[in-house]
Amino acid sequence: MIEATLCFVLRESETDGTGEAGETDETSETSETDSDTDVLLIEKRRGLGEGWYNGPGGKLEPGETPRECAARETREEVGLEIAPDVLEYAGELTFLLDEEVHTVCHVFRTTEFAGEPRPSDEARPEWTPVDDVPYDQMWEDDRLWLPGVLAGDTVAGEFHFAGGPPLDEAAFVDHELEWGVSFESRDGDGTDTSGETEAAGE
Ligand SMILES: Nc1ncnc2c1[nH]c(=O)n2[C@H]1C[C@H](O)[C@@H](COP(=O)(O)OP(=O)(O)OP(=O)(O)O)O1
Repeated sequence: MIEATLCFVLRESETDGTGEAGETDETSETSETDSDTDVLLIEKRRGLGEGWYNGPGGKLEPGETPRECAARETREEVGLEIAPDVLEYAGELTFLLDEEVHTVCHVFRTTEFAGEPRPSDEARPEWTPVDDVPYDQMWEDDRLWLPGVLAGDTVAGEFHFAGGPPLDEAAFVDHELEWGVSFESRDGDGTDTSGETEAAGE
């Protein structure tokens, strides 16, 4: 079983969509996750999911916590510096291949980062309006959970693939999702210390 991470970095949009600096609309409500928000996506240049968009992320290294992994992968792939403890635990996704657990993926989000994204051998970064995420160029499951995560919700999900390996050539066949899950026990290092996830709502 592989343990991996995804990290979604959010910022307030800098343009109004025309390429010009946007004017502040004092009548509109603003939040971290409305249509004035961008998410940093990467176009993956190699490995699993090559050619598709995703968040920065990857596999845990030995001795590393999920938070540390998410921060390291984001630094290595796109050059942004993030302190692991500012990452908000937003989801736990289990990907099954032919009914065996293939990958457990810890999903984080943050608005706190330093630096400007730059491309690497692994990834081409792109600030993308949250309302314009290219779900047709992403893992098929992403459209089911990513909008909620970008809107500030938490999720636990299981996604069933069949016919692999590799996972990214298998067919997506089924899923189960639970929203509003409390991951408070992961606030320390991203590792579950309670032995269970606690449902905070339906
Ligand atoms: N189904 C699905 N949806 C969304 N995201 C993913 C999946 N399956 C996945 O594996 N993923 C994510 C989880 C990871 O963030 C990446 C895969 O990581 P990978 O590129 O294999 O890990 P790295 O550590 O970057 O790879 P190397 O550098 O070791 O080659 O996709």
